[in-house]
Amino acid sequence: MLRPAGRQARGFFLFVGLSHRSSGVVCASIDPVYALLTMSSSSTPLRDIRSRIDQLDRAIVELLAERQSAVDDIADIKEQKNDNVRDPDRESQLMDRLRGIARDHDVSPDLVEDLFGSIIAHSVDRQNDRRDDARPSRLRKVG
Ligand SMILES: O=C(O)C(=O)C[C@]1(C(=O)O)C=C[C@@H](O)C=C1
Repeated sequence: MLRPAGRQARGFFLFVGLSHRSSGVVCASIDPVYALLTMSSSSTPLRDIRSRIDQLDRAIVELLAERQSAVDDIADIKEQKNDNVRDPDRESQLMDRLRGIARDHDVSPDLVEDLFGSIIAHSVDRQNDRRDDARPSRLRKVG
């Protein structure tokens, strides 16, 4: 008997379970609910796909770190030239380009805009914090 009692009544055919009915005949039946219940995170397809997602998420975070390092380089240049941290023209060009790339890959352009809106907001904060840290302490912003 491979299936728990009480599930034998289900007349579906997905998961093979052997059971001795009252007749003594061994019946084979398949139960989708049981199949789903037993398809826990240890089952191979789900585990493999989650492992792939974990790798992709790691790659995304590593790319963000790389982007952050490039932004730090820009921050240094802008600070030397006393340029503004924010560049609205660059931001709108970047967003248009990314929305186009999203469309080409069947990803929601709004999702990409939200994500990059957040990434750029952090980028701007980081650049301002670096400028602030570089100032003599008596000239730093408080709060
Ligand atoms: O390209 C710049 O000038 C940056 O400072 C980088 C960056 C970004 O994170 O992409 C951040 C702020 C600007 O408004 C535009 C772009």
